[in-house]
Amino acid sequence: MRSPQYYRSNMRHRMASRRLLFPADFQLTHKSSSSKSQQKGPQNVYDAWLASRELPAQPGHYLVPGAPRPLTMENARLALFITKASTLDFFKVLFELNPLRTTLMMSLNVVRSLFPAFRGYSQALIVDELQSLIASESFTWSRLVYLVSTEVIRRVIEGCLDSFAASNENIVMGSARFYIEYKQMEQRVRLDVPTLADPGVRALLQESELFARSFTGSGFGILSPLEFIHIISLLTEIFSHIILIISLTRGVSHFGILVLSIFSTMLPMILSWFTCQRQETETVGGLKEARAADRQERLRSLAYSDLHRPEIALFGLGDWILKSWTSARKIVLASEQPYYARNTSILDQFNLNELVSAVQNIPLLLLFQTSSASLGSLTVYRTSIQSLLYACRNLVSTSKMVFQGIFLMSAFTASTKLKPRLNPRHDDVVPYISQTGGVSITAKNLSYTYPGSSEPALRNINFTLEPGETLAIVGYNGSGKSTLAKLLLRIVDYDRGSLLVNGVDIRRYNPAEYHSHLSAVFQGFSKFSTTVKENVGLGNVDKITYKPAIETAVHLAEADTLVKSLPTGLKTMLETPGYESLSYPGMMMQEDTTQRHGLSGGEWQRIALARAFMRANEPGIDMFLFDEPTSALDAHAQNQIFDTVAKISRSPSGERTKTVIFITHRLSTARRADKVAMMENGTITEFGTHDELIRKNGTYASLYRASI
Ligand SMILES: Nc1ncnc2c1ncn2[C@@H]1O[C@H](COP(=O)(O)OP(=O)(O)OP(=O)(O)O)[C@@H](O)[C@H]1O
Repeated sequence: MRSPQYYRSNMRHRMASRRLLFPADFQLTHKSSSSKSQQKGPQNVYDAWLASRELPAQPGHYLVPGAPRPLTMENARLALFITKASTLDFFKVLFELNPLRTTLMMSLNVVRSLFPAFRGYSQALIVDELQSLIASESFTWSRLVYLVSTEVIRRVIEGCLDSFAASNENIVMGSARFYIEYKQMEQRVRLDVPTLADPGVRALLQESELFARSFTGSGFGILSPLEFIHIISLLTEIFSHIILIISLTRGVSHFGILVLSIFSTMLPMILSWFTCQRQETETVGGLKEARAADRQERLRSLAYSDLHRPEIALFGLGDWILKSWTSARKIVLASEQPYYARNTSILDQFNLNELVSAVQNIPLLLLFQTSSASLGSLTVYRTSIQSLLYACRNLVSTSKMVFQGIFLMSAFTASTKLKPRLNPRHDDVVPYISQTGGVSITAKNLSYTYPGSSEPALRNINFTLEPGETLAIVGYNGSGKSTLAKLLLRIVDYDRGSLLVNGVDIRRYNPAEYHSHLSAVFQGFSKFSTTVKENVGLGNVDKITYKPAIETAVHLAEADTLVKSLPTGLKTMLETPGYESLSYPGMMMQEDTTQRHGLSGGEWQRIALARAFMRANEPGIDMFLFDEPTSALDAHAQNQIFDTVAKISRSPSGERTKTVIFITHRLSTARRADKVAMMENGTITEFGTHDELIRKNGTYASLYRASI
C-alpha cells in the first residue's frame, strides 16, 4: 500500500503542473479533476477535453487517450462548448492557408450534392421518352438520341467536376495536414522534460496526435474534421431529394412504388460489394521518396523521443529537426498526388452500379406501362428514395465521426497552448551574461523529487563554484549525481532551495539561451541513427556541414583512428540500438542497401565526446559538464581526454575560460579537479579539495584508498 506521503507528493506534482503549464486562459482550478460534476461549465477547451474523458460517476478516472466518447447529453454540451470556443477559429486558420481553394471546395461540395437529384430528373426524362416512343404509332429515335446524348454529356461534366473537386480537395487537405503536423512537431520539439513527464500532457498529446493523423487518408481519415463540410453537402442532398419526392407524390398512392424502390436499392449494393474486391493496394514512390519517408519518420521519432529530449534541448536541435523534417515531408506529400489523381480518374466516375440502376428502369417501364403515373416520375421517385436512404445513413455515420473528431480537435487546440514549464514568465526573464573565466554556481538547500516518486532524489544540496573551477562529483550509485547534473543544466527544475548561476536565479534564464552557453555529455547520451558526421555535428548544428569543425571535434575526442577505420569514414551510417526504419503508409518498401556500422561502448563514448567538443572553440561557451564521460574508456584514453578538457577550458595564454563539472566513479580522475563533492543519499556529505577530503578521512578518503 502506498503511503499518504506518496499521494501528497503525487498531488503536489499534479497541481504544480496545472499551475505552470497553461497560460492565463488555461489556468486550472482544483475542480478540474471532477469538472463534469460541476454545476459551472468548462472554463476553456482543455477543461472541456478533460471533462469529456472523465468516466461517468468516477471523478478523477479518465478514458484512455483515443477512446470514443459516449453520446450523452453532457458530452454533447461539451462538444458544443468546444465548437463555440475553438472550432470556428481552427477552421479560420485552415481557411486562411488556402482561401480560394477552400471556398471552391466548399462551393463544389454543395453543388455536387445536388447532382443526385439532377441525375434522377434526367433519367426520368429518358424513361418518359422511352415510354411515349413505345406507346406511340410513329416511332422516331431523334428525341431519345437527344436525351441520351444530353445524359452522357451531363455525366461527363459531372465526372470532370468530381475529378477537379477531388484534386482541389486533396490540395486543401494537403496544406491542412502539413499545418497540423508541423504544429504537432513544433510542440514536441519545444516542450521540455518536466512538461512531457506530466501524464495529463502525455494524454493530451496522444489525442492531438490522433487528430493530426486524421488528416492522413490512409490513417484515421474517417475522423477528418473536414467531415463538417461533408455534413453540409449531405444535408443539401437530403433536402433536394425531399423536395423532389414531395413534388412527385402529390396525389399519388405510392405504397407500391415505395416497395419497388426499396427492392431496387438492393441490387447496386450487391454489385458494389463485388467491385470493391478488385481494389488493389497501390504503392508509389521511387528511391528518393522512400528515403524521404524514412528520414521523415526518423525525424518524427526524434522529435517525439524522450530519450533524446535533453540533447535536443541542450544543443537547440528543435529548428534543425523541423527544417529537415519539412524538406523530407514535402517530398513525401508531393509523391502522394499522382496516387490520388489515379484514384479519382474520370472513368471511376462512371460507376457500374449506377448504370445497372438505370437499366433497372426498363422492366419498370414494362411493368407500369398502364399506370396513370408517369414512369419517369416513378424512376425519379425510386432513385430519390435510394439516394435519400444512402444520404441519411451517411449523415448518421459522419455525424458520429464528427462528434469524436471535435474532442480530438480540442486536444490539438489545447496542446498548442501548452507552455514549456521551464520557460520563465516574460516579465521575469533575465538575459544570460557571460563572466570572465566561466560560470559561477551557488546552490542553497536544493531539493528535487522525481514526479511520481515518494523519496527526494536530491535534498539540501549546498555548494559554491567560482568561475573557471573544476568540480568532480563522486558518490555511490543512485546518490543523485546525474540528477544534480540535470538541475545544473536546466533540464529539470528543483522543488526547493535556490540555484544561482553567475549570481542570477537560474529560473530566470530562458533555457534555450542558457543552453547555448554550455556543452555536455550525458550519462545516457544519444546514439543518433545517422552518419558519424551528423552524430558529431549535431553538437553544433550551425556547423553540421562544416567538415573542418567536425574533424577538429573528432580529433579532440581522440577519435581520428576510429573514424579512419570505418568503411566510409565520417559518412559511415551508424547502427543504433532500438532503431527500426519505418516506412510511410502506401510507400514502396525499398531495400536498405546502406551498410550500417555498429560501435563499441567506448567508441560511442568518443563520438559523444566529439559532439560535446563541437562547441569547444565557440565563443560564449562557459561550462562543460560530463556525466561519466570516460566510463567505457581505458585508463590511458581517459587521461588523454582529461588532458584535452583541461586544455580546451583554458585560453592559449593559460587563463581559465570555462567551468568544468564532471561526474566520475574513478577517483583517480577526481583528484585532478579543484573541488570534489562527495554525494550520499541525495545530498553532498563532503565538499572540498582532494587533499582536504583525504585529510578529513571520511567516506571519500576510504573510497579513494579502496580505488588505488
Ligand atoms: N526518472 C526518474 N524517475 C524517478 N526516479 C529517478 C529517475 N531517475 C533517477 N531516479 C532516482 O533518483 C535517484 C538518483 O539517481 P541518479 O541517476 O541521480 O543517481 P547517480 O548518482 O547518478 O547514480 P549512478 O552512479 O548509478 O549513475 C536514484 O534513487 C534513482 O532511482
